[in-house]
Amino acid sequence: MSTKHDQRLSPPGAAPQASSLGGRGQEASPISEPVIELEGVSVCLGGRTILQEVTFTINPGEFIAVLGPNGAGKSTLLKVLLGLIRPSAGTVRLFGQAPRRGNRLIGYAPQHRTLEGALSLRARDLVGFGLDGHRWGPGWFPAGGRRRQAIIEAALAEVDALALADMPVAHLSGGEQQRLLIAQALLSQPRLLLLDEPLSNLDLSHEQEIIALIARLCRTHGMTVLLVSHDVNPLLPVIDRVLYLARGHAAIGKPEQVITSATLSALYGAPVEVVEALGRLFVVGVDI
Ligand SMILES: Nc1ncnc2c1ncn2[C@@H]1O[C@H](COP(=O)(O)OP(=O)(O)OP(=O)(O)O)[C@@H](O)[C@H]1O
Repeated sequence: MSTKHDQRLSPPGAAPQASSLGGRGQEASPISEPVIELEGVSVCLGGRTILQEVTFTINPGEFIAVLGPNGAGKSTLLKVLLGLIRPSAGTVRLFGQAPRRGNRLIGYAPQHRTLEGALSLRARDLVGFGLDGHRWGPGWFPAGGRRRQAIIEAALAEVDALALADMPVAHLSGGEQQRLLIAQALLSQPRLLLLDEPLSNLDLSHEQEIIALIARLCRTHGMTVLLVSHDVNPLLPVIDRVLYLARGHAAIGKPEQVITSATLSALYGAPVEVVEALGRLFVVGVDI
């Protein structure tokens, strides 16, 4: 059986998915092709294996929650997709091509703590940094002027933050600051959005606000979204699938397929209980 939403475990023994690789030019492949294809991907950092023979495919317009315990390799996976970390083995394809830095088809919002050095900036200047080059790729819009301001304002409007444009970042709430990071990620009108823990440090109402914003971007623009989170519960109403990382391995599928005692016990290599209570899922028996 092989459907778009199959649960797939990628520990050793899992069958690699078929993929259509190679032979394409520099332009993005047609929209119906997978957005992300990983086949047998391993990543070693500092002498440790962080990801081991990970295989999965993500399709256009999917909203994926990336879950897993601390140190499971969630941020590492995003960096592989951004072309910042090279796998030690396996094949990665984004829109049919190898990952590369500064790929404008990808928007990336790093973890919120990256804002610490930017608190004195105005919101519009922070967002504008995304046009000037940044640590995950070269700049692609160095020119100043009205066109630049229009691009920044369009991104601010997309995240409902136009009214914040001239405020110092330090004066904004966590949710508002998160919207700026997402605006920055939207500058190149990407087709793939990588969001590293956009819900961390947000209270319930801001969390809901950010989730609704991201779901709207996904559904109205057909953007594919990978959102790293430590809690799947607030995302359950909006996501298509979860990608769960643990011990270097990955399981991907619908939440009800992956977040089960059997699947997570296999993934963790230890007994794990998934308990449903008060309409929420709790994973018991491991550090998550
Ligand atoms: N450049 C590096 N050199 C060596 N080890 C690294 C490097 N970058 C990350 N690691 C290690 O790789 C592991 C995975 O890190 P990563 O940040 O991807 O985990 P994560 O799942 O995002 O964790 P968290 O939920 O805590 O953010 C961690 O043990 C981390 O210490």
